[in-house]
Amino acid sequence: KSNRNLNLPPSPAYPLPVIGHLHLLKQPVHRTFLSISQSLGNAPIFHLRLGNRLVYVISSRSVAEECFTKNDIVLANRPDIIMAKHVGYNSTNMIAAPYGDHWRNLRRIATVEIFSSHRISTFMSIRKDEIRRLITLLSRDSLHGFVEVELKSLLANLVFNNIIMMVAGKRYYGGGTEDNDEAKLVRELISEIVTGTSAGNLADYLPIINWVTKFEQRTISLGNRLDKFLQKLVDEKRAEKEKGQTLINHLLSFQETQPEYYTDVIIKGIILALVVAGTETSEVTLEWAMSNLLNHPEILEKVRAEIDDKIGSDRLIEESDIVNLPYLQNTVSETLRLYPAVPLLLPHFSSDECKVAGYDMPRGTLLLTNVWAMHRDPDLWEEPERFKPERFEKEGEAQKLIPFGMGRRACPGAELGKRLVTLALGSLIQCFEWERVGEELLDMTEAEGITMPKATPLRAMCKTRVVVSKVI
Ligand code: HEM
Repeated sequence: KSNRNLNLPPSPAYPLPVIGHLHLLKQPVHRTFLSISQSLGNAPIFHLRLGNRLVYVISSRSVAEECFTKNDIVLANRPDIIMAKHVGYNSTNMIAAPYGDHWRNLRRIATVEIFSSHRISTFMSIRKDEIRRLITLLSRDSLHGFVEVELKSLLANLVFNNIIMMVAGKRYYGGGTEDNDEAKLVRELISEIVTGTSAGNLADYLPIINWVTKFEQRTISLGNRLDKFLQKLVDEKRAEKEKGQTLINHLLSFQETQPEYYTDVIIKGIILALVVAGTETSEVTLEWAMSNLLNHPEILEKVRAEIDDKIGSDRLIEESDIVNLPYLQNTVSETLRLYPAVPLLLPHFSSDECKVAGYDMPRGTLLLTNVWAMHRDPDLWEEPERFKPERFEKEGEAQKLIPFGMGRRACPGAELGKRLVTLALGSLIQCFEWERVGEELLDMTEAEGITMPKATPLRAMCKTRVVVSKVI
């Protein structure tokens, strides 16, 4: 009733009593949102009633810019969702925390400990080592000819090890079997979180669905299981006689001086944010990149030619080579354009009223940013559906991308994620020949989830190249 006099953006017809437009939310949600925008005459912004929530969806880059510059503070909040409450320590972790002093402090700690350029460079040896291990593993069976590999889980192991090494100085895969089993379990829990946090999760909009599906009960159990893993990581570090230099060690030393702020819950929340936000995102980006290259062998060849030309076959590609490999970088950019790992960004939430694209946005509105649609907008991109890394040779094209969001709440791990993805992709191409398993093109369908996973996990044929025997 209170919204009656407001100038709201357009909305699709036929909201139903109680559920509103929930019946329209078909997976994958970013595609549904683009169709709705098109059905409303390519509306750059529209609104939905999803159960008891008012939701604005934006599909235009210029409206996104307005939201995350002029209105950035008002929109720097996150909505309360079931997952954030029961898995995210009552929304006290960095991803879900409301905008304010606590969130700022978490971002500051993370910047100093993980995301500063100094720390990112310090962690370079971890990235290098993990990639080398992956190359060694892949080359074991593929020295004398093509073998089929299930690449998805290998990429997931690489990324997971990389994050846990930074956080706890510990690697899981390639260690003892007990660790492998534990990490497998944790990875499954993370996948559950990622699926349950999708913008299409009906239980977040309608209490009755939550009640019928027992979503909240299942989420509490998920939270407990993940908490057990995180507590174990913290306790292991606490018990160590020789204190290391990992993130957890540093957080535990803060706990000694400020125990009332740096509780175990806050420490576990910081680790959780890094593990949840930093693993699936990089893994799916690598998987989409390789899948695109397998479907476009001529582009794969061009990336390889650039690497062979600039680096040769006597040494492995290093992170410092990346600046001299523009086509490789453009291939990563093109992957992030067509397959942004978080296609709707994370949901934002208005803490006050504001105006967006000339419309009123009431306080308490949930904002979803359809970056996936913006990255395919024919007004912004030539041949938007085509995978074409060359497009980024044109000055200014890369600035149109927003796969990491914008403004205060943008991804703090963007640089770290890009470095790992680019180095890993370059190394895989330098060290192996790659082919599709069969003649047909790979299925590029997206599955459900807040990070856009591939519906069919990537499998490929790989054969070791001569550089591997020379350097490993
Ligand atoms: C290709 C890799 C990655 C992509 C595409 C990506 C993308 C994103 C996006 C779109 C957001 C939400 C921005 C918004 O809501 O406006 C986000 C948030 C976040 N990302 Fe990333 N990310 C990546 C890698 C990483 C890595 C490696 C880490 C950490 C190790 C990380 C940590 C975070 C955190 C903590 C947040 C929440 C920030 C906040 O709410 O204050 N991300 N990321």
